Amino acid sequence: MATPAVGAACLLLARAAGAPGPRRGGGGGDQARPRRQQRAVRRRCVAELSREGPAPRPMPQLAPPLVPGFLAPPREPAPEREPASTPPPVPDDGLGDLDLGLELEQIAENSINNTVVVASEQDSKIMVGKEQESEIMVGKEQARAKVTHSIVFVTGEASPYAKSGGLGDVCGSLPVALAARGHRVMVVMPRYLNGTSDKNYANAFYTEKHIRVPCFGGDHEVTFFHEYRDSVDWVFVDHPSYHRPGNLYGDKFGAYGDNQFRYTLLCYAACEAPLVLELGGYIYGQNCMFVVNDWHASLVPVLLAAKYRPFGVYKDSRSILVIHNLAHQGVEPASTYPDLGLPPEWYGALEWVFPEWARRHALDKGEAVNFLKGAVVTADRIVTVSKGYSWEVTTAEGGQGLDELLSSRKSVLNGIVNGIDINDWNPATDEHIPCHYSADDLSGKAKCKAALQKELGLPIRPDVPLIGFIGRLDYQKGIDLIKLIMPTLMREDIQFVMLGSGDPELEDWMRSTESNFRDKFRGWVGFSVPVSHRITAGCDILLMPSRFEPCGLNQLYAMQYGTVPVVHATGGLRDTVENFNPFGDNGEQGTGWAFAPLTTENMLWTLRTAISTYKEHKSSWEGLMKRGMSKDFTWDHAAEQYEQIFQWAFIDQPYVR
Ligand SMILES: Nc1ncnc2c1ncn2[C@@H]1O[C@H](COP(=O)(O)OP(=O)(O)O[C@H]2O[C@H](CO)[C@@H](O)[C@H](O)[C@H]2O)[C@@H](O)[C@H]1O
Ligand SMILES: OC[C@H]1O[C@H](O[C@H]2[C@H](O)[C@@H](O)[C@@H](O[C@H]3[C@H](O)[C@@H](O)[C@@H](O)O[C@@H]3CO)O[C@@H]2CO)[C@H](O)[C@@H](O)[C@@H]1O
Repeated sequence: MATPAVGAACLLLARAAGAPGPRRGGGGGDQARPRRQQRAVRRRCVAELSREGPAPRPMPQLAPPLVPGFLAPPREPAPEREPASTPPPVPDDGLGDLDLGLELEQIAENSINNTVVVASEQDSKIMVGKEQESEIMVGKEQARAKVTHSIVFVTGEASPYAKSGGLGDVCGSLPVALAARGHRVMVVMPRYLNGTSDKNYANAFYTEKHIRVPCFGGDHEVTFFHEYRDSVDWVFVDHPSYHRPGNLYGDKFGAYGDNQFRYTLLCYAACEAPLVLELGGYIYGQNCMFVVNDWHASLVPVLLAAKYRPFGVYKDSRSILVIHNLAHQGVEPASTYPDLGLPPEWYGALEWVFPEWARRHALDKGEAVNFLKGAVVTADRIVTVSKGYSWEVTTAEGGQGLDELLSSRKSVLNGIVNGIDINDWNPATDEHIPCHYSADDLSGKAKCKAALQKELGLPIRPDVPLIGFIGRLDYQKGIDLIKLIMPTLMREDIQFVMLGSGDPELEDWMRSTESNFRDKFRGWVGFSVPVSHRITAGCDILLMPSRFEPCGLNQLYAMQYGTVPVVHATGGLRDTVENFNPFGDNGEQGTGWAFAPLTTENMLWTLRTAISTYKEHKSSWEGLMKRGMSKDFTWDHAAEQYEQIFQWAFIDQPYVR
């Protein structure tokens, strides 16, 4: 059980989090709120903090604590195995110091164990004594980690198995990058079967391991499937609730009503997997680094603290919460807490109170449980997917109700910009595009443009700027603003193509705009990875007017393909798109346009600037393309920064023991 001090700390944090949460219902979605509402929220937070908070609601006695590896026969822990593939040696590429915003000393000062002082790399290796050290390899290009770990990613999606957006891209590629650096890496995600993309799991085999998860009033049997690919152990949790038509999280009627159950199962299974699965003959064991992504995986650090560490299990493990998008927090009514199988005294870790304006009626107390908040208060460290976003989440405007709580954890909060998988996203090798090209020879790009125009039935004109948008049709992406400027934009000599699915109203708008502007506009409603590649390659400009963007991948893909991004300067977009400056110290600079504030006038003005640069300043345009293409967005740099975070996490004692 939690120590009284920790329990009290959790309750205190939970009380501070009497701040608002996502709008009620439907698996916990929310969007940025108008400022007026946010001010009301802040006033309420202050009021909450200044009064004695209510005692936690008594909760019914729950299922007995989970016994680790509870279905598996008693066993001796197996030794860690060496990573199966050993990349060829590489030279020390002199990877420089990491600018993660916090000094090691400051981290140590803020840690629970204040006696930890990191003086040198050697010291830090001693602190993480149980970790296996690997040499810095010399030879080819693959850099290797100085210290390797057993890493367990937990996620709702990972490409190519299941993807609804950027989370799938990151969880499909960062684990591979870390494995290539020498870590032993497992990814745990659901085995979604929907009848159409089931072939994605064709190489995953039944492990014969079953466990029973004590939650939601029963013991629910889940099984594990496994595929070893790209030096990563891909582990698929199998349960009937993951087998249904529709997309990962919902269908045409909205988010699935049992998402809380589905991802509770995932989290329990992910905690058991390192203990019970002998992958390549060896379990991962108790000394793991759990990397939990978004709300779907957020119960993991709570389970570690509430159900494992009290029994001496996972004492040497740590957890990192990676926030890809604060808009989704996994919020459900407080009455669901007993379903989660957690001890009553841990209610405070998930406790969440909606602001009054978000409540449904006068008697509604707004009491809820919030999965993401649970990880914010129990994970050892927190990473957002860009540095800019790591600051934004601590503000009332960007924190989606979690800002005060995230601010209270600033000392363990860092931002790391996502990388991209250049095996998938490389114009010189891309299997989805008709012609290949590179910064040295751009002729293939013109051919890709012509092929795209042909495919879309647009006039094949090399001279007309072709503008693209790719993304989930969601309030976050600012598509309503694109909608507002479209009649004006359609007066220009341009072509515009949009690929997206989501909000049915926006889907209808795309269809009707296409029929109104047949020679200029195409709206491709649906989700198609090959089409997204062809648009990225064939367009001249990619528009991303996102209201907020934790990192954004499409602008990175665009730059890689010589497609110039025009973006709202927010979050990761501001971090990654450098504004065009024709009068830079060493000549022209920049890789695109990043405008702010986000208004329709601003967006139109910036697009017109981009269009006229394209039409009238060909050499400047080529410079913009080539500078974007020469940026290094590969995962290796980000992977190295994650390693730094792992190191810091292992230096500290577990945040919640
Ligand atoms: N209709 C469609 N057809 C085919 N492909 C489509 C598609 N709609 C979207 N995609 C693809 O989905 C991915 C979207 O990634 P983003 O990072 O741009 O946004 P997303 O909001 O989903 O991710 C969240 O998580 C990522 C990862 O951390 C953060 O970068 C981001 O800011 C955050 O909002 C891209 O690969 C894109 O091509
Ligand atoms: O990779 C794309 C994004 O995928 C995740 O977002 C999904 C979210 O986690 C799911 O809960 C669900 O969101 C629904 C939300 O719960 C509900 O209240 C309502 O607002 O509808 C939402 C859409 O169905 O789907 C999201 C994907 O659309 C991931 O958490 C994000 O980081 C990724 O950006």
